[in-house]
Amino acid sequence: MKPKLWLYDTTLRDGSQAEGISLSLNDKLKIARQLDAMGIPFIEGGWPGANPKDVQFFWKLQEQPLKQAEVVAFCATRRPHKLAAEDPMLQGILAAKTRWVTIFGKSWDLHVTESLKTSLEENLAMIQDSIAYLCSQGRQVIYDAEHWFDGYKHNPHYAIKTLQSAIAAGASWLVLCDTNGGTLPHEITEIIEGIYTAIPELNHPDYPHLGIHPHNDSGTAVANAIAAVRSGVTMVQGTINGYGERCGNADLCTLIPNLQIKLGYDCLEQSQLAQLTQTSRLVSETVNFAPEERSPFVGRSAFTHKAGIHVSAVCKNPLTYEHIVPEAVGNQRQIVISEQSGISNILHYAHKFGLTLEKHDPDCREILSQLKNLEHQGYQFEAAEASFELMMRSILKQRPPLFQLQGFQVHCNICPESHDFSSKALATIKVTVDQQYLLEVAEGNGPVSALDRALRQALTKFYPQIAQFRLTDYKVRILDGTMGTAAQIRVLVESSNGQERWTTIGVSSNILDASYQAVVEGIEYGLLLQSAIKPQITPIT
Ligand SMILES: CC(=O)SCCNC(=O)CCNC(=O)[C@H](O)C(C)(C)COP(=O)(O)OP(=O)(O)OC[C@H]1O[C@@H](n2cnc3c(N)ncnc32)[C@H](O)[C@@H]1OP(=O)(O)O
Ligand SMILES: CC(=O)C(=O)O
Repeated sequence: MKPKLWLYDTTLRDGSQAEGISLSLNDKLKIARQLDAMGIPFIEGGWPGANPKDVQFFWKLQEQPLKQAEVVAFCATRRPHKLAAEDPMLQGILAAKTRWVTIFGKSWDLHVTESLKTSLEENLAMIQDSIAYLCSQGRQVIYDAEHWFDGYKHNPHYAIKTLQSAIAAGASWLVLCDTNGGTLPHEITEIIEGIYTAIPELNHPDYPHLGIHPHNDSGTAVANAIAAVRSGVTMVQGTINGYGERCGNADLCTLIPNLQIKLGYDCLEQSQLAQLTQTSRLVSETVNFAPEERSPFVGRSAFTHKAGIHVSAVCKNPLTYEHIVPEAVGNQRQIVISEQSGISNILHYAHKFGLTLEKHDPDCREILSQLKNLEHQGYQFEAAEASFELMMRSILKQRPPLFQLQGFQVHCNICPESHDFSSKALATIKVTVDQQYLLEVAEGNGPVSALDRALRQALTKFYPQIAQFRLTDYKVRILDGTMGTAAQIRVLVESSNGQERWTTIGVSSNILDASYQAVVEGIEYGLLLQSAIKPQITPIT
């Protein structure tokens, strides 16, 4: 194992700077406790003094401290030509009563003259005074060198002087920020080598250590962090799911497994690393962003196998198409079915559905061929496993008919002249169940709802369990928009019995026909789940 790397999470501070994120105090506390449980050693909680929520966050953690993590308060250096001891922001981070504080200062001369509107000498004094003051108050200081790489590229001599000011004042860490996210990995390596050449004392263990805070504007934040670590940096800053200002920060969910599993650095215990997927999902749920399915390591698709060649090999040995064991990061392997499938996908699903099927059984080829033909017509079974199971059972002669449809009609009465759009749709359905003929009529808010009700009305008499089923989602997609109203339509219906959910599919050029297929299969699958059909109806021979 290589040396210890210090992980520094800034989801609660830089992550909150992401467009669309607005965390409540409770959200912040929930995320902090999860990061703590996962073993992250440094958690940047916010900027106390910048807003009341962040002040309260640190109060709350004084009342109920984290178990192992150092919670860090964040702030800027003092204002130009003011005393550090009188700076309200520095008083704000002292009031947060954390052992560690992070302050950011300017490394790029452009920022000193354009943004701070002060002299290069005064900026050095701002860095030095602020750090020295915080150290005098018993704090350990992490110095974030804002715009470090851009500053070094434009004026290396001055950028180095800013670090020397932080060292002289007693900073424990010097964190090199790629604030605008424009730096590439090879530049990171060259510039860090330049720092060690200019300040050779940094090789000494008693001197401050280096860290990295990369932004992702070039899509290279994780690569830049890895390059920095390989150049000797021992603290990496990032956020869960890469949330942060503009294009975000280094995504710790990608960075940590790469550093630990691929490069052998000591970041977290194995059991903590296995909480990564759960943490990623908790944070995305808390910030109310849809989880990114294709995220490396933690995304739902990260270990999902679709192509037949892949599935065939993975079933023999997962190493063939997986770069790590999914469970190492708390994720899991999935296999999906589609027109890209081969026999291996079918066998996997037969096993999953508890159906007996052998590789050389002709039914296997028949199922595969029907799957591919139906997908060609517009079905997408990946999203509707329940319909796929029913299709498999049909071919395997394990799908007794629920009823025979004799026909249905749906009427909608829309009267724009009277501005009355509220009248209900009416459906009439004729079915035969167990040789009994039934005619049912029902109203609904729309045609699909009326049809669903009429069908349930008829079937509930024979299958009372149907009363518990609910249609929980209904999605329509036009498959070939250029065909106008003649286009094929795909309908996905999600149903639930209160405990489980399942999705069924219908495809037709007629939206009612497509909806009917999906609704009927939804009911049928619900009954199958409760094994309610089997005792009543004898299998087809
Ligand atoms: C690279 C980063 O992401 S650093 C973190 C950035 N995060 C945030 O800005 C979020 C929280 N920020 C805030 O709530 C507010 O901006 C505050 C409370 C910090 C400041 O608000 P205001 O006093 O109204 O100032 P405003 O936001 O307009 O401008 C920022 C000021 O900070 C100054 N400043 C910027 N960096 C530094 C620094 N390292 N040291 C000292 N002052 C700084 C700017 O020069 C500017 O000063 P000016 O008003 O004299 O021109
Ligand atoms: C400090 C910080 O967030 C940055 O420089 O990007």
